Amino acid sequence: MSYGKRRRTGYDPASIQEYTFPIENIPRLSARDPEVYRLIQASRPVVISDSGLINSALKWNLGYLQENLGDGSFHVYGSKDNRFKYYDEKRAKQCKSFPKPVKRYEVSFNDFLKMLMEKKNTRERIYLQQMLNESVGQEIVKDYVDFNWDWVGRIQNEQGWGPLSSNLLLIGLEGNITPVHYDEQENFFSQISGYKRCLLFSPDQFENLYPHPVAHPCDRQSQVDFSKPDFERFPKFRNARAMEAIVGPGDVLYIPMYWWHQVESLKSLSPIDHKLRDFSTTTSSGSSGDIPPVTVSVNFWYRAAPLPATVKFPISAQQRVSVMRNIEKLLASALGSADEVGKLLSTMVDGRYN
Ligand SMILES: CCC[C@@H](CC(=O)O)C(=O)C(=O)O
Ligand SMILES: [Zn+2]
Repeated sequence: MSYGKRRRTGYDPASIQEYTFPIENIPRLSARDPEVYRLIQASRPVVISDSGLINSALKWNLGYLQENLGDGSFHVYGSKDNRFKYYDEKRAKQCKSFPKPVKRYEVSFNDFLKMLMEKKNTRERIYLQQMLNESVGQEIVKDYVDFNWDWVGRIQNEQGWGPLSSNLLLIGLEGNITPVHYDEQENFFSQISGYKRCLLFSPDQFENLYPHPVAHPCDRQSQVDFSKPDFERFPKFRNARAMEAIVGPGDVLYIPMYWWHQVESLKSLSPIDHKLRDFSTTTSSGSSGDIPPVTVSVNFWYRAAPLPATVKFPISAQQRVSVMRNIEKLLASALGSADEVGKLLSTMVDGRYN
């Protein structure tokens, strides 16, 4: 079992940001190692280095994608800094005072490439995050069919997970950060090109990471900015402790449901030749030159296994998060507004449960 030190090859170590919390390594194991399946069974993160899950996609450079992704539209997010904090568009509409952390564009893949060129010299950074759907070209369909579905399907069945809900194609600039959050799905996060640093925190660190209220547009996202933590507002963040994996081409990171994760695109040491054909390098704003370096990933989100027939006590950290979420939702609907929930919870707890 290699629980070794941080992976050292392929990326510029200077692109690793220093944070205030201790970090230990996520194990990196071969798919042939039975420990992989023990860790998945225990809902513990693990990097699988040779699953072959997305080997057929390792050729997905921007030129190939330009040729074969088809003429569908793609969600591209724009951020005035390097953080791409997810927010729920529908809830944002009800939250007049909510400053949107990112802009969302709906563009063709070629327009995305043009944006990569045009925004290269502006402050706005972009990140394509698009579910693979039936609009993709035949070559991509073939590559998709050639994913190692036997391997991942066996795990899905053994773990009793629900169906695959989506595969998100992620193409972002080096330096982009998806800030720390949790998802309510199991995830086989697969790296195609470039390197990503994944910082994971166990579900029992909910109190260290101060998520926004469930009714907030940034539900499931932490309020803490790792680069400038506000220890006044979030004192327990001092107790946070991370596990880290740096994933490169072909690596698959299992991110268990409810595990917090922050994902940072690192600086690759060997620039990728994107083989972009007949793509005018002089765009409307006259900017020319090469496409800035990007990372490419695809994730596999699986619906959770159904709840066990009998609850075992003490309940797990994941179940505690689920209970807290349900209480927040129930109170918001019982009170008719999410704004009243905090006050009612304080009334219930202060001087009575603490
Ligand atoms: C929108 C999804 C982003 C991704 C992280 C990243 O690659 O930036 C992630 O958080 C996940 O796969 O769950
Ligand atoms: Zn996520």
